[in-house]
Amino acid sequence: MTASIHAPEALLRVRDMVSAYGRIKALKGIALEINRGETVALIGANGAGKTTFLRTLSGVQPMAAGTVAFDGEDISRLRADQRVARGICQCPEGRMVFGPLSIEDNIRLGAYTRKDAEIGDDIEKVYAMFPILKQKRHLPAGSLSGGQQQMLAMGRALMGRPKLLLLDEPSMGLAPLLVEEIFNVIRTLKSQGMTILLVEQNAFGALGVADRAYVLETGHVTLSGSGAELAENPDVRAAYLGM
Ligand SMILES: Nc1ncnc2c1ncn2[C@@H]1O[C@H](COP(=O)(O)OP(=O)(O)OP(=O)(O)O)[C@@H](O)[C@H]1O
Repeated sequence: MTASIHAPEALLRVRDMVSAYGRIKALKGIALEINRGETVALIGANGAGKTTFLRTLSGVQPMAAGTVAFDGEDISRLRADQRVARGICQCPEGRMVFGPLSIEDNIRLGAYTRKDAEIGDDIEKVYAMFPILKQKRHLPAGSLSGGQQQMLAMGRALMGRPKLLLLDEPSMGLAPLLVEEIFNVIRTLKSQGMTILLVEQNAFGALGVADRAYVLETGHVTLSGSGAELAENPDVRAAYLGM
């Protein structure tokens, strides 16, 4: 066996992840890997366990069993803030921007674990990616539209200088044109070499942008493959693509 010499090293390796709310097992032994520079999608219906997976990976939801290795380190027992410091940054479902704070202060919050002198430069990079946020930087975040709040949430996550960016349903509740815009932002991040885990109910969009994808059903991974393979899979097409 020499194949492993040339195989890309996984940035994230999750094994046998179990997570429960009381007696309800939401994740029943998940295995998932993400290689450096990959965009991986996790798709599944309402209640499949997608959000629970992200929360367990971030360390905000307890893991009942399993292991998480990240960047060559076993992080299974690390707290959420320690995982952020390692470079796992989440852009949460529902954006979670701080409405009364200015847009710029919201962006700055994403750098809360950092003490370096490059925070200002990184804010400018976020503005270059999302010019509308620069235009409105002194306004309260609550005044932004849903799509702009999604951009703000992504910009804030980027301020943590993620090695792995977790995106939870970024297209949720957005009009079709804005959904396209958000997927274009994901393509841009991907072209810049960002490693991304994209959780989506919008399977069509997610499989279009992902290198690989996993299908989650009631706490189990039932299928995995390249984005293109899964988009052609008859079961996926029937269940998630409405075909
Ligand atoms: N706080 C909670 N307490 C009890 N059960 C929960 C809780 N949160 C989620 N669950 C249950 O865990 C399972 C997985 O839910 P989860 O929210 O992770 O699914 P999901 O795939 O993210 O769905 P959605 O797309 O609706 O966010 C579901 O059966 C859900 O009812």
